[in-house]
Amino acid sequence: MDMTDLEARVGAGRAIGPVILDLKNISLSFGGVKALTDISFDVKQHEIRAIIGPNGAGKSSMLNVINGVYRPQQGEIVLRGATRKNMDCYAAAKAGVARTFQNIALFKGMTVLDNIMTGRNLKMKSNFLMQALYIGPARREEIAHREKVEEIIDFLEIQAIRKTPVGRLPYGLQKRVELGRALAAEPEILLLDEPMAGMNVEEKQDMCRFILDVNDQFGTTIVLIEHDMGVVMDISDRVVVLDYGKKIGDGTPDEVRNNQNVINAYLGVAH
Ligand SMILES: Nc1ncnc2c1ncn2[C@@H]1O[C@H](COP(=O)(O)OP(=O)(O)OP(=O)(O)O)[C@@H](O)[C@H]1O
Repeated sequence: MDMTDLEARVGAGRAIGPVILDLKNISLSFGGVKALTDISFDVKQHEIRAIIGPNGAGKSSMLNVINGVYRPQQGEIVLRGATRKNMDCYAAAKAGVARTFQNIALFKGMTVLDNIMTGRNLKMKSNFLMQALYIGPARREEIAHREKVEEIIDFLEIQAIRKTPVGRLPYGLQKRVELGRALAAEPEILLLDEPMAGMNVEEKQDMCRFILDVNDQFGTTIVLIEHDMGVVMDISDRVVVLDYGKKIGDGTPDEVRNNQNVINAYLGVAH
């Protein structure tokens, strides 16, 4: 798939739904460092929403607020109508939010299959003892989970490496496995922190295709941070731009591209 196909697909009349995640006036600081100042933006069901901005702009902090790693000092998070002052990681996972990380966070010594299986943890109902003894419901459950994991492995076209320890794989494939682990949770909202960082052109195109396919085939809403501007503009429905922890732009790729504040931030014009 080349970039022209991607552009055509984004414009192909996908059904974007109502707002499912609404961030309202979020402020977060670490001691004296203001990571986020009064940030508001929303995410609609089924859209691909990008967060961009120069280094240190607050992008990862924003994802960490959404999935409950960081607790903002001010603001509200409205997830499918439920308003919270902050999320916690467990509540976020239960509510269908999954994420990948900027630096790959996989179990390097474990196989691809087992790493993706760890993404099913929250879905497992049988208790530890039953699982250890591998009896009754635990056995049936394990089989059902394995089937789901195999589906994901087929979807991501990584059948050939399913038994390979993750640490032996090239970086691009490790990123794909990390996506697989997040998908194993069957998320409604998927947060991707620089899914294409460190990849070559071919790996980036593959990852783009998988992100678009996840969005299309599973109906997953996607919030992503990405530095590659070409990729962001090609695959996103809407883009929010942060700079020094403040929101300086929000809109379609075209609107953002033509926003003078955004242009200045990227050209490094003094504030
Ligand atoms: N846990 C933390 N403790 C202290 N300061 C932090 C912490 N996390 C982030 N910050 C600070 O908050 C600001 C925003 O950082 P953040 O990592 O969110 O930016 P970013 O846009 O994701 O940057 P990059 O593109 O470099 O990953 C930075 O000044 C950073 O140093």
